[in-house]
Amino acid sequence: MTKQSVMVSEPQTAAGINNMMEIVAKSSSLFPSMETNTDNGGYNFAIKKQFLKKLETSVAGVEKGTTRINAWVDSMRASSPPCINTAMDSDQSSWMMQHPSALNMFDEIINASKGKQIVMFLDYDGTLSPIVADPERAFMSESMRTAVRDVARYFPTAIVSGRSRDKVYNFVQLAELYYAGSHGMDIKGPTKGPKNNKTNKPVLFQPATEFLPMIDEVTKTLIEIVQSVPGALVENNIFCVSVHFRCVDEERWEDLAKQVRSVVDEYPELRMSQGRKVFEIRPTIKWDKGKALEFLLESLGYANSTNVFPVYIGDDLTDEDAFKVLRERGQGLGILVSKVPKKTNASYSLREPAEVKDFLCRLVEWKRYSRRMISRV
Ligand SMILES: O=P(O)(O)OC[C@H]1O[C@H](O[C@H]2O[C@H](CO)[C@@H](O)[C@H](O)[C@H]2O)[C@H](O)[C@@H](O)[C@@H]1O
Repeated sequence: MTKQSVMVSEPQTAAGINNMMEIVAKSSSLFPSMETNTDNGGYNFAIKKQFLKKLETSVAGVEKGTTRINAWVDSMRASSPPCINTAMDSDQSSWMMQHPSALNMFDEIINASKGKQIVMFLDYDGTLSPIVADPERAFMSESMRTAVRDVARYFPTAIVSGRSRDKVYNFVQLAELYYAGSHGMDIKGPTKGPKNNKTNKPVLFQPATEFLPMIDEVTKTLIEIVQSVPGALVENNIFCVSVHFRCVDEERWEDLAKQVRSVVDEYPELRMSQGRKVFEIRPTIKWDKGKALEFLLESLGYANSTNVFPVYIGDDLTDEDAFKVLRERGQGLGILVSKVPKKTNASYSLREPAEVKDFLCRLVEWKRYSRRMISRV
C-alpha cells in the first residue's frame, strides 16, 4: 500500500454498475443462514486454526463454491470496467432526469423542507473525502471541515461511516457532531453541542458488542491470509472489518475473493458485502446505516415527528439502507454522490465531494439569509 495519497478515478458504465448491483443482490441470497455456534460461549476460537490448516492443505471447500466465487469476481470487475463509452451518455442523461443534481434543485429542496427541522446525515469516504488508494490517508480538506462545522451550527449533524467511530472522528475532528461508526453499529452523541439539545445525556449505542471477540478473531485471520496477496489490506473497523483490493492486481482478485469468502463462511453470524474496491464483513444483525439514521432521529426527539426533514448524503452501497428508510418514511431525501448512473434509492445526486461541499455551503448561506430576513421583520 503506497504511503502517498493517490487520487483514483473509477470509470464505470451504467450497465456495469447495474450488473454489480444485481450480482451483489443475488449473492446475498447465497450467504449461509444465521445459526448460533454454541461452542465456547457462542464463538469457536478453534475455527481460526482449523481454517488456516485447511487453506494450507486444500482449497476443496472453496472449489465447491465456484459459482459463488465467480459471482464475487464478476461483481469486483463490474465495479471497475475500463472506460465510459458513448452509450453511457444517454443512460447518464436519463438517470440524471430521475436523480437530478441537488445543486440544480436546491430551491425545490429548500421548499420541501419549509417549516421543518433539517437534520444532516453525512457519509465519510467518497462523500466528505475523495477516494484515495491508502485508506489511512483519506483526509478531508480544511474547507470541507469548515462547511461541515457551519452546517452543524444550524442543523443537527451526524457522520455515518463504515469506519470505526474513533477513526472517522480523527478524520473529521468536530466534537459538535454525532458519529455513527462501523456502519452504524457504534453511535455516540456530541461532546459539545447546542444548548437546546433535547437529550442531556450523551447518546451511546452499540448494538453489536457481543460480536467484538468474533470480529477481532476474523480480523486476525484475514490479516494472516491476505499476506499472500500483494496490495490487499485489512482494516479493523471494530464492529466490522474491511478487506481492501484497490491496490491488488486484477489477476489476484479471484484468489482474494476465495480466501476472504472461505474465512467468512466459517462464521455463519457474519456476512460479507462489497463496497468500492472493498469487502465489508459484519455481523448479520438487523442493523445498518438506515437503522442508525432512525435511532439518531429518535435520540433527537423526532421519532414520530412530521416536522423533521432528514437529508442523507452518501456514495456507497451501504448508504442505500439509509436512502431506503427515507423513501419508506416519505420524509426528507437521499442524495447519492456519484459521477455515473447507479441503481439507487436516493432522490438526488451530486457528482463528487467538491459538490457536496458546495451543497453544504449553499445550505448555510440560505439559513443565514433567512435568519437575517426574519430578524428584519
Ligand atoms: O461508510 P464510509 O465512510 O464511506 O466507509 C466505507 C469504507 O470506506 C473506506 O474505504 C473506501 O475509501 C478508501 C479511502 O478513500 C479507499 O481506499 C477504499 O478503496 C474505499 O473502499 C474505508 O477504508 C473502509 O473501512 C470503509 O468501510
